[in-house]
Amino acid sequence: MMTKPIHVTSEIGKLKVVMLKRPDVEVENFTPDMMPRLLFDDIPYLPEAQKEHDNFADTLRDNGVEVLYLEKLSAEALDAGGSAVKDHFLETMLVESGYAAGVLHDALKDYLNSMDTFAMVNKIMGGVRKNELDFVPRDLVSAAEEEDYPFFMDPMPNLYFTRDPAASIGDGLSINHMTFPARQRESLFMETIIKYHPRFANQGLSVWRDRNHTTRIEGGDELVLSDTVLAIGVSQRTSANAIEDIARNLLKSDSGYEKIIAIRIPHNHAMMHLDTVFTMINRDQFTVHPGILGEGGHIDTWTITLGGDGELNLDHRTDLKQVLKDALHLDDLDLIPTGAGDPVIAAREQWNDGSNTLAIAPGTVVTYNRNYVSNKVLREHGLKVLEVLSSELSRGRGGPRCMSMPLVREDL
Ligand SMILES: NC(=O)NCCC[C@H](N)C(=O)O
Repeated sequence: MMTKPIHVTSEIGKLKVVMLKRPDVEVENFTPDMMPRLLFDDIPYLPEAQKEHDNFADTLRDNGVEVLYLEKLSAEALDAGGSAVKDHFLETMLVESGYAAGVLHDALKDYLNSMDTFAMVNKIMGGVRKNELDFVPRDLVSAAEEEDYPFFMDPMPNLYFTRDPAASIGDGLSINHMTFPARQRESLFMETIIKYHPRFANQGLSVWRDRNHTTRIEGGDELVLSDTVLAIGVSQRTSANAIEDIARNLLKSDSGYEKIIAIRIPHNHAMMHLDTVFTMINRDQFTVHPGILGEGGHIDTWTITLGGDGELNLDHRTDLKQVLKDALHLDDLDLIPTGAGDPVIAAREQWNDGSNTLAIAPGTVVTYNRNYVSNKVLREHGLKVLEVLSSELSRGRGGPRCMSMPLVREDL
């Protein structure tokens, strides 16, 4: 049987195809006061960020991975879809940017429509400044409240974290309703790609959960542990309610998934997703930030399965190591502490994504070079560690796993 264009049955199977977004003007097209709302802690130096990102992409290519780019796939999907699809996309993007109708809606639409598709996609991603349009809004809100605000449409600086707006699971994906307004428009690109890009459309891919929800889930919380088991973080970004919803869809369908381990992590900016504190890197090895484990290595987990009556069953346990060993049928498990478990080093390196490793094959991982203590520990535990440049990319608070959306991995 031909492999589907999305096929991911583990976190660690040899990575064949991945989707990235090369950082562009969106990562510098904002002012310091906009940073908290845009979920950034600093303003990256773009030429360096691009150099680092190209280094990341080259590292993947050098290891046999096909690299696709979100921005290119989006434009190709819109062109393949034709004018009605492009119009619908633009309308939805404008509505979700706050312009359902009116003169400003029309002016923005004309402006964006005057560009070729690739330029239009890049402009939407990069943000539209007020001074780009020959238009002075006359409504009271613009005049009295937003006079000094420089944008009609905000940039989307978090797009290079392609992991989050959607997640590959088996022969399908979840297209996510994200938590904060700064990121909610992002998943519209993936929805468009899946529906209209010739590589993905009509290929029998399943959408386990679409973006038309009010409950929230993000890909950084969705970990594919095997072809039958997922782990999903109950986090700042993913609600228990959304996990129950996707669990019902997966467990009741032909997805192959039988078990979902919900893991509750602290709800804060540094640990926004499960993959900022916990990743799978080999058949029996995981990274874990010691800060999430309580006394004796305990943490709340709920294993969700489908009962005979068609309802979800919950099994609450706190011994993470034993829960994982049971779910993955392992005799032993190596939980490798970020920063060698030192409280200062672990907290510092976790902040710069020391736990956020991307496995490209069992036991081979891509990490940020700045986390030199965690990298040394990984090597001491027998892993092959490919380090990538990280001064500027890390300012967005995400690492190699956050910056990549695997589309195809070899089965284990
Ligand atoms: N999977 C991840 O942990 N992604 C990192 C996302 C960082 C981004 N600045 C955010 O706050 O959403």
